[in-house]
Amino acid sequence: MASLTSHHLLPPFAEGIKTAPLVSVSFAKLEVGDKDASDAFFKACKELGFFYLDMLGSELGETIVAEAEKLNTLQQEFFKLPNEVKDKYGRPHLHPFYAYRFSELGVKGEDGVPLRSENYNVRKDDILGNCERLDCHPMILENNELYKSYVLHCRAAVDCMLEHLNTQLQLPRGTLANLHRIHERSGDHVRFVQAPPSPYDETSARRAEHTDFGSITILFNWLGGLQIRVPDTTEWVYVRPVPGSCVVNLGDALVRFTAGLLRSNIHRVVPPLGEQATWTRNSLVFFSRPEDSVVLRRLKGGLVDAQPVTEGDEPEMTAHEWIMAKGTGKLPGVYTKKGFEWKENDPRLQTSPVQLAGTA
Ligand SMILES: O=C(O)CCC(=O)C(=O)O
Ligand SMILES: [Fe+2]
Repeated sequence: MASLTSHHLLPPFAEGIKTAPLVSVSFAKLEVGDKDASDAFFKACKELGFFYLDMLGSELGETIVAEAEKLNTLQQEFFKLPNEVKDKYGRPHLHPFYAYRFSELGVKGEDGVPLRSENYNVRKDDILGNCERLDCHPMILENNELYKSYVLHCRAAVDCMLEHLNTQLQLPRGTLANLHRIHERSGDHVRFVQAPPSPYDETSARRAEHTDFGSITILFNWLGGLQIRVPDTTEWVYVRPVPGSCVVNLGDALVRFTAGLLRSNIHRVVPPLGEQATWTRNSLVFFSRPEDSVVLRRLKGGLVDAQPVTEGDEPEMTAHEWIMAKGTGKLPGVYTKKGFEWKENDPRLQTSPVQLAGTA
């Protein structure tokens, strides 16, 4: 295992802290249609919306793990570039969402340069050549084959999970697959994430609370810091990175499609604890989304039909409109089983116009 991932090169996850009760689902078993694994997967999608996907023993899964390691090396190289170079590929002038983005922490590094929390979203349609490519740094372009293979592999894993959901939800055959055709334009993207060591700050932590707004997210992280809120409580617990597994979570689109049957759980990232606290933290995220033109509303058929009808002021929009509104902070709020909860008057959102975290 040690040779497949780089976790052993980093300090250990802090002991004695409360961790999230994530179940582990074997991807190898999902691939062969194992009934028990499928049931465990569906239960996790309904109850917590977060689980470990154990990639070991699956050729595709282990390939994804190996590619995630390579992309992690690449992101560390990318973030080492001078700020003025990275800024050329930044929001808002390049694109309001698919671009480099940062927020300054208000402290300077040893070299006197202000420390930044950073991310860089590269969209699937640029990577696969589905559209005219946005300008990007040569380092990204030179590694397009790696990106491409990662996107195709993550999408194959996502498609496998969508198929299981389709069956479990007893939806007409191909319902979810037809909303996620890879060669159609969509908001799928790969995100590089880096945060320098910084002390815990309650305002930043609360501002970072979010649900992901797409379909299925595949997340690799190497240090602690990811927290999820325990359903129906105000308690935040840490997610321990597990070598050879990724963390999978569902986004708002699946909650919307299933009228609240599936869960998109609130989460956030805070500085890692213990020996990990002095290390720069990276994570790598693959977000899958419904096709741009799909209107986000409840699906017809199967178990969804048995879900209660909720009245409310839920905005009905296409996946593309939803991404642009949420991703640029114009739609502050989170999804819960009760529907969309606006956070418009939340004073925490007024504290900074640049909201780097919390815009998944
Ligand atoms: O960095 C992580 O561990 C999680 C990141 C995340 O939740 C996001 O980018 O949506
Ligand atoms: Fe997220």
